[in-house]
Amino acid sequence: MSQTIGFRSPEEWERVAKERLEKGAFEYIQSGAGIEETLQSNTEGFKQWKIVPRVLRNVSKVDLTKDILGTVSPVPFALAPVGFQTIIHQEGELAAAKAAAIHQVPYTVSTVSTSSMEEIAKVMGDAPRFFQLYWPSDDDIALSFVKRAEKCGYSAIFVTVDTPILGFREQDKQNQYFPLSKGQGLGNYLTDPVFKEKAKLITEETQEAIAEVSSRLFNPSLTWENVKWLRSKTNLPIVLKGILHAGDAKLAMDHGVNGIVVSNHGGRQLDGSISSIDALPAIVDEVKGQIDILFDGGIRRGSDVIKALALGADSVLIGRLFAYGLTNGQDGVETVITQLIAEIQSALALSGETDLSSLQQIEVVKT
Ligand SMILES: Cc1cc2nc3c(=O)[nH]c(=O)nc-3n(C[C@H](O)[C@H](O)[C@H](O)COP(=O)(O)O)c2cc1C
Ligand SMILES: O=C(O)C(=O)c1ccccc1
Repeated sequence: MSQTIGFRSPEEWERVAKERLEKGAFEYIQSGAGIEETLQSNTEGFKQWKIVPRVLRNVSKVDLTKDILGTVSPVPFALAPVGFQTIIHQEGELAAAKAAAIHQVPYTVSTVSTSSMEEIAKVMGDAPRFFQLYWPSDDDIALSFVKRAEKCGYSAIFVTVDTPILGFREQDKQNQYFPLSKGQGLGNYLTDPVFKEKAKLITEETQEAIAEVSSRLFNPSLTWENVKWLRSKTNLPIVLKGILHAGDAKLAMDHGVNGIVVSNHGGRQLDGSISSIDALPAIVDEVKGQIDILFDGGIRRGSDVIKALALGADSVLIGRLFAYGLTNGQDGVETVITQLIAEIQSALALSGETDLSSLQQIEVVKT
């Protein structure tokens, strides 16, 4: 699709989303847990880190390609797993995935997507994609999801480890808003033979399906033993999403995972937890380049991406930024992507670098 939308700042995108979406849906996307201390510190945190640019280094050509999880990516970012995208636009995941595919930006399918992972794969062709696993309370269903992802061309499994239970989200409680209760986000479950057998879904009754999914959605009993088990079951790269402690980064490496996402789930899980950008340096020190480090939380502009990469992340995920763009469907997400690429190119050149390989030599200091 050709883009028809002009320049819009991230704040403008958020304003458009607020205007277009019903209150419950907008606040579900925008809000964080508790008093939103962590949500705020993700964006505020970026403002405390400052780039110390270098000059006179011939930056007439810049190259954003980056090796990530074994494949060359044209840009150092991917779309984060965001569940229930049909609350934003009727085409939901299909619109966002098509936009990502056009730009070869990896798209991460959430377990709680309204379209199934197969339907999404189909509209993406050969474009890069990852599958995010909310490990259900039943290992057989978890494995079935992973095997399906292998079959339809997903090139990594992101296991979200910061959500053994759902964070305490005051706004959603006040609004009594939970997308699953509205029948959104069921795509992967209703198409899963193992889930269907276990849940003994007899009729097409949605309320019954919602209840069965809700009771199996998360698994608070997960431990590192489960990671070891999954490692023995798949050859796909495994990425643990939601690491904030260097000790957990070390354990991740000990358990043979291929990458981690330094993330606090966009401030939606433990309020009061450290901002993502402040958590990054200690983890980079621990990992020492042995596995890939992805990063998310609070990225709104190209300079945020440069800061995270200069501090040692290999790539980043964007969440709300593209979610707000999705209010304009595929076109909106494409606009967000092209604008972010242009901003990263600009911030890279103005920092005094032309590619991402030596970016860690650019100084980023905490003020
Ligand atoms: C509306 C919404 C839904 C999300 N759904 C998921 C999900 O299904 N799985 C997951 O691992 N993370 C989920 N996340 C977290 C994002 O993957 C990501 O960690 C976070 O949005 C990054 O912060 P940012 O929004 O500031 O970029 C969700 C975030 C939002 C805003
Ligand atoms: O909203 C979220 O952040 C999220 O990850 C989620 C996933 C499943 C159910 C509810 C929320």
